[in-house]
Amino acid sequence: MSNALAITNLTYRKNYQTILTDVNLTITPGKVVGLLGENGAGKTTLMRLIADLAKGYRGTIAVGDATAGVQRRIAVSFSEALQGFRPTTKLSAVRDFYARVYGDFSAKKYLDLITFLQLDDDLELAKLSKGTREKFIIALTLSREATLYLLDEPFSGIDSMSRKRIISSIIKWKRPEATMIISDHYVTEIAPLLDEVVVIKDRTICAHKSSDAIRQEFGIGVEAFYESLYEGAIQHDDL
Ligand SMILES: Nc1ncnc2c1ncn2[C@@H]1O[C@H](COP(=O)(O)OP(=O)(O)OP(=O)(O)O)[C@@H](O)[C@H]1O
Repeated sequence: MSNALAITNLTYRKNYQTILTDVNLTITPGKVVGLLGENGAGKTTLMRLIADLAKGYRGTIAVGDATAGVQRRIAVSFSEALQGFRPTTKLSAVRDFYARVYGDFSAKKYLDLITFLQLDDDLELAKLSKGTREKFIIALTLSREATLYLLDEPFSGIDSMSRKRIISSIIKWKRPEATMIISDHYVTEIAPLLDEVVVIKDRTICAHKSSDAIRQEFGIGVEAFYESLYEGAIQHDDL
């Protein structure tokens, strides 16, 4: 069985600036992976590259067997910011658009998700609060039966009660063999979900470890590991 994601020697420059360099990453199917890093580390950029929304990189990106951008778009469900839609567009019209564009969009899953997230899809996009908009993006993203889900800071504007509820049930919205990468800089709440952690620092991936290995090798949890890496208490040579 091929890897869920395989990135080899990826370098990405934009406006004469190196944003990511020498990124190598392999993730096996079925995992829930935390993509961690401080503001500006490159988490969104890496997800956009995987989802074929940013171009002009060097290296290779494979999602399963899909290496061409157009194939990766089919395999990847990315939590996009819905920027292409008019403010007056109703949520139901966005749903119809998704159903038309993505062959793996499940109307049943969408219905279950908007019920779970208490969303009224007769509303217009402009009427949504920041948190409600994020819930809607989560609903759209998880309504697809994708191979790889990329959730880019999906909970940042969602109130803490809803956040806990969503986080504790998020795995049930993916098939066991599907893979989920969640980016965040607040690790505590998502830590119990994570099979593996990938940390971006200094424009590259400085650590990729399973949560179990972190506990066994360092005797600490995911959050403490992440902080130690950023503070320099754990160095690259320790990994
Ligand atoms: N269009 C662009 N042109 C030039 N630089 C960019 C562009 N988009 C992003 N960058 C730069 O790339 C770097 C990575 O940004 P990115 O948004 O991927 O980080 P991030 O880890 O997702 O940050 P955050 O946690 O704040 O969302 C930043 O230094 C940012 O300034």
